[in-house]
Amino acid sequence: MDGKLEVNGDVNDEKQNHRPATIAAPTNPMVTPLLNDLYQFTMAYAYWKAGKHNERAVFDLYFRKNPFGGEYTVFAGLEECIRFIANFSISKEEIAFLREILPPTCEDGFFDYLQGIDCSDVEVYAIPEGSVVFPKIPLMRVEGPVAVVQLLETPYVNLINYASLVTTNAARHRFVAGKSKLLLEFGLRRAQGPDGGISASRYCYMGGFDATSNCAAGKIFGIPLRGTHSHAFVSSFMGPDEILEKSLKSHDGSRICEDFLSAVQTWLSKLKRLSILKGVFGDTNQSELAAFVSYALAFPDNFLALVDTYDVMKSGVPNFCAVALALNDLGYKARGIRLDSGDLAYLSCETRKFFQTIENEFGIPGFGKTGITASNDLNEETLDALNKQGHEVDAFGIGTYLVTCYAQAALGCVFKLVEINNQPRIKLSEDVSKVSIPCKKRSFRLYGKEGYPLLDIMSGENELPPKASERILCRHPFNESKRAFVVPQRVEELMKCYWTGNADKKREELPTLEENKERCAEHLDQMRPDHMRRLNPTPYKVSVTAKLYDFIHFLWLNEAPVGELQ
Ligand SMILES: Nc1ncnc2c1ncn2[C@@H]1O[C@H](COP(=O)(O)OP(=O)(O)OP(=O)(O)O)[C@@H](O)[C@H]1O
Ligand SMILES: O=P(O)(O)OC[C@H]1O[C@H](OP(=O)(O)OP(=O)(O)O)[C@H](O)[C@@H]1O
Ligand SMILES: O=C(O)c1cccnc1
Ligand SMILES: [Mg+2]
Repeated sequence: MDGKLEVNGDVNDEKQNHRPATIAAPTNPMVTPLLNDLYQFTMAYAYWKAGKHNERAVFDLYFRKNPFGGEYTVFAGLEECIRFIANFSISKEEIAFLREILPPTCEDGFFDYLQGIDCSDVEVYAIPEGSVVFPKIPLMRVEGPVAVVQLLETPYVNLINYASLVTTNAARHRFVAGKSKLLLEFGLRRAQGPDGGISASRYCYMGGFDATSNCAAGKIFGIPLRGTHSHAFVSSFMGPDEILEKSLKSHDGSRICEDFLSAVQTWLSKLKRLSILKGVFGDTNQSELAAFVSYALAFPDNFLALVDTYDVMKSGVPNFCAVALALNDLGYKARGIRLDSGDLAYLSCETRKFFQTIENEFGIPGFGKTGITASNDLNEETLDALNKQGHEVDAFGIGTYLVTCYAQAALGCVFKLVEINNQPRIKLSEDVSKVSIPCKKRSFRLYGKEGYPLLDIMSGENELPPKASERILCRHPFNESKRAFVVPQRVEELMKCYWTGNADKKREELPTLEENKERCAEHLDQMRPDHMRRLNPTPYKVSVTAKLYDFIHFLWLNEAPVGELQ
C-alpha cells in the first residue's frame, strides 16, 4: 500500500484551491455537443434554413417545484456548464456523424455553419453555484444566436438537473443529521453509472457531506476520503492461527510488542472477568477477533472495525475493545466501530455504555467517546427516527438513498425561450405553473430586518432595481390577489455574468469546490427555520414587480386565442 494513503482517515488535505488560467474542458469527456437530443440539431437546421439562426435569443433555465417535498433547492452544476461553453466546438467527426443522421436533403452550407460555431457570441448569467434557490427564478440566463443557444439546452439541463438534485439531497441529509455529525458518502456502488457516482461524490460534498469513499472523486476534486472495511474482510478469517506476523511497534517507535495477538487475548480475558460486564458477553467469535487483530496490525493508527458480522454486543464490540485496549497500551488510539445492521439507535447506545464502562473501569480517558459509525439503507427518515429515539452515532455512512435520490428521481429543470430579437416570448399552458415568465429579467433577493431572506423578485431588465429601505410592491406572478409591500433591509442581485465574449464586461471567476461548499452552508444557515423544516415547510415567496406582472398578463391575453362557443 502507498505509504501516503491513510485508510479510515483524512487522506486528502489538498483541497481544490488552485484556479486554472484557462477554463478546462468538462470533467466528463462524454460532455460534447453530441450529448444532445436529436431535435436540437433538427431545429438548428430549420433555424438556419429559415435564415433565423443568428437571431438573438434569450433562454431561462429554471425549475418549477422544489424537490423532496421541501421548500428549497441548492443550485449546482454551473462550473460544468461554463466549461462546456468555453470549449464548445463541433469536430469534423461529429459533423460527419450529423450528416449521416440528418436527412440527405440537409444542405452542405448548414454543416459548414456548424463547423464554424463556438460560443464567443453567447452570454451566460447565473446565480452562483451552491446558492439556495427557488422555483421559477432563472438559475441561468443564456443569450446568443438562437441556433447555438438551442444546442445548449439539453446538455445544460442535464448538467444542472442531477447536480442540483443530489446537492439538495445531501443538504437535507445534513440538516436532519445535525452539524456535529460526520457524514460520509458511500454511494459509488449503487450510483447510476460512473458519472452518477463521480457527480454524487462531488455534489454531496458541496451539499454538506464531509468525505466520500470514492477514490476517483478524491483524486479529481480533492474531496477527503474515508473508509472502513466490509463483512468480507471479517468473514475471510478462519481463526487466530492465520496471523503469522504478530509484532507491532509502539506509536512512538520506542518499543516492540512481539505478540500483539496475545496482548489482545489478555485484554479480552480481562474484559470477560469484569463483574460489571457479567452476562453481557461470553466467548466471542475468534475468527472475527483474528480479522480485527489483522486490521489493527495493518492500520494501528486508524483502527476501525465493522462489528455486526456475527453479533454486535456479544462478539463485535468486546472483540473491538480488546484490540483497542491493546493498541492503547502501545500509544495508539482506535478510531471506532461501524454498525451496518440491526437497530442502530439501540446498538449505538449499548455500545456507548460499553465504551464508557471501559473508560471508567480501566481509567482510559476518552475511551467512552470512541467513534461509532452507522450505515445500512440510511435516509432522511431513518436519520430523523434515530434522532427521535436518541442514539450515540457520531458518523453516518450513506449510499443508495442519497446518490440515487431515491425520494425524487429528477428536479425537472427546463430551458425556455423568453425573448427573441428583443421581443418577449411567453409559453402558455393549461397548467398555470407551466406558464413561462417572459422577457430578459433580473432577479433580486430581498432581506428583512432579522437578516433572513424575505423573498425573491424578478423584474424586467430595464427596470430600476429594488433598493434597500425603499418600499416595493411584490406580486405573485400569476395570482392577482397575492401581493405584499416590502421594505428590504438589504437587496442582493442574484445573477452574475459567468460567460461573455465581450472583453469590456466583467466575468465572474469560477469558484473552487470548497468555496461553493462554503456558500451552500452559509445560504442554508441564513434561511428562516420555517422554510427549512421537514414537515409542512412554509413556501418561500417568489414574486415579480408590478410592471413585470402587468406585462406578463398583457402578453398572456395577447397570445391566448379567444375561444368560440357554439
Ligand atoms: N432505530 C431505528 N429506527 C428506525 N430505523 C432504523 C433503526 N435502526 C435501523 N433502522 C433502519 O432499518 C432498516 C433495517 O434494515 P433491514 O430490515 O434490512 O435489517 P438489517 O438490520 O439490515 O438486517 P440484516 O442486514 O442483518 O438482514 C435499515 O433501513 C436501517 O437504516
Ligand atoms: O446502505 P447504503 O446506504 O447503500 O450504504 C452503503 C452500503 O454499502 C455497503 O454494503 P452493501 O450494501 O453493499 O452490503 P450489505 O447489504 O451487506 O450491507 C455498506 O455496508 C452499506 O450497507
Ligand atoms: O468504507 C466503507 O465502510 C464503505 C464504503 C462503501 C460502501 N459501504 C461502506
Ligand atoms: Mg446494505
